[in-house]
Amino acid sequence: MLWVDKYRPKTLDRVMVHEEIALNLKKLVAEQDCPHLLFYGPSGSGKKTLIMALLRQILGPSAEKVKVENRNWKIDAGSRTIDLELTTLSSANHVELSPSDAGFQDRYIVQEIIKEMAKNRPIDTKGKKGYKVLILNEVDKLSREAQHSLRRTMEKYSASCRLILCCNSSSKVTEAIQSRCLNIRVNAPSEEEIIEVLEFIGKKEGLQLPSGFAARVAEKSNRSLRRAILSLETCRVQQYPFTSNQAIPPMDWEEYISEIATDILKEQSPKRLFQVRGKVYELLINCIPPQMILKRLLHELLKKLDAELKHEVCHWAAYYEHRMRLGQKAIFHIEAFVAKFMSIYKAFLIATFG
Ligand SMILES: Nc1ncnc2c1ncn2[C@@H]1O[C@H](COP(=O)(O)OP(=O)(O)OP(=O)(O)O)[C@@H](O)[C@H]1O
Repeated sequence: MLWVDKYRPKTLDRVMVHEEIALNLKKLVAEQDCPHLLFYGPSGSGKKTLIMALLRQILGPSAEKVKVENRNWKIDAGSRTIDLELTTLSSANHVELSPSDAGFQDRYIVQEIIKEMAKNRPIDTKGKKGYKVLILNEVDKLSREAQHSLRRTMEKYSASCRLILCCNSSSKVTEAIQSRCLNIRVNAPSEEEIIEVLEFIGKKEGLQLPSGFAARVAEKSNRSLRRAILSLETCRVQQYPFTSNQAIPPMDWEEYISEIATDILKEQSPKRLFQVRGKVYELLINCIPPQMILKRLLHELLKKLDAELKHEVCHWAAYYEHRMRLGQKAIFHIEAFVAKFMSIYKAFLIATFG
C-alpha cells in the first residue's frame, strides 16, 4: 500500500492537519443535524481525508465496508432512451460518485440517479428513519444545468439525504448550491504542517531523516500533502539511507511538460505544433487534468520568458482556460494556446532580432 493511503487518518481524532475543522465537524455530528456540506480547496490539501473521517463519525465503522460497482442506467428522456454507465462506491448508508464523469449528460445523473438514491431512506435498528449520505466529487466540473438540478434535489430530499460535495474551486459552483450548504474551506497545509506529517511517517517507517530533508521535500511539494508524501516515498525507493543533499525528483508529468515548453521555445512552426499536440495527448490519456497541464505549461514558459511578454501570455492562458471550461475537448484549447503563444513569441523574436 502506498504511504498516502497507509497513513491517511481514518478518524477525525487522528487528523494531523486541519484539526480545527475536524473538531467542528465532530461538534456538527454530535448535534445530530448535519447540514449539506461543500468542501473546497486545492488538490492534495486533505478534503477527501476529512470527508471519509466525517463519514465514519456519522455512520460508524460500517462506512468502511464499501463496494465498488460499475452500474448501468437506462434513462427515459422523452423521445429517446439514454444509456449511462458510472462507477459508484457505496456502503449500506452512503454512496459516492463523480457525476461529471458522465460528461455533457451529467444532468441526467443528477436528475434521475441521485434523486433515486436520495429517495431510498434507510431505517436504523431502532426503527427510526435515518438519512443517506451522498458524496459527490468534482461538483465544480458539473454543467450549469446539472448544478440547477442538483439544487432542486437538495431542497426536495433534504429530509432523507445529506449531500457532501467536494471540489477544488468553489467559484465554479453556483451561488444557489453554495448558499444551501455549509461551506468548508480546506486550505493547503503550511510547510511546517507538511514537515510534521513527513516526520511522523518517517518515524512510523523507522527511517532516519537527515536534518532539513523533510523541509526540502515539503518545499518542493507546492503545499500539497499528497505530493509531499509521494515524493518522500519515491526518495526512499531511489536511495536509502537518505543524504541531506539527495535530489528530490519532480513528478514525471511535470518533467514532460517542461520538455514541451522547451520544444515550443526552440521552434515555432506548424510542424512543431503538431508534435506538441501529440505530447499533450499523451498527458491527457494518462489522466493528467487539462487545467493542470495548461497551468504547468504556463509556469514553465513564464520561467524562460522576457518580462514584457509575460502579461500578454498570462492573459491568453486565462482566456483559453476559460474556453476549455465551456467546451468539451480540452486538447483543442491547449493547442490553441500553444499556437497563440508561438505567434506572439515569434513576432517578438522577429521584432527584437530581425
Ligand atoms: N489531516 C490530515 N492529517 C494527516 N495526513 C493527511 C491529512 N489529510 C490528508 N492527509 C494525507 O494527504 C493525502 C492527500 O489528501 P486527500 O486525498 O484528502 O486530498 P484532497 O484534498 O482530497 O485531494 P484531491 O482534491 O486531489 O482529491 C492523504 O492520502 C493523506 O495521506
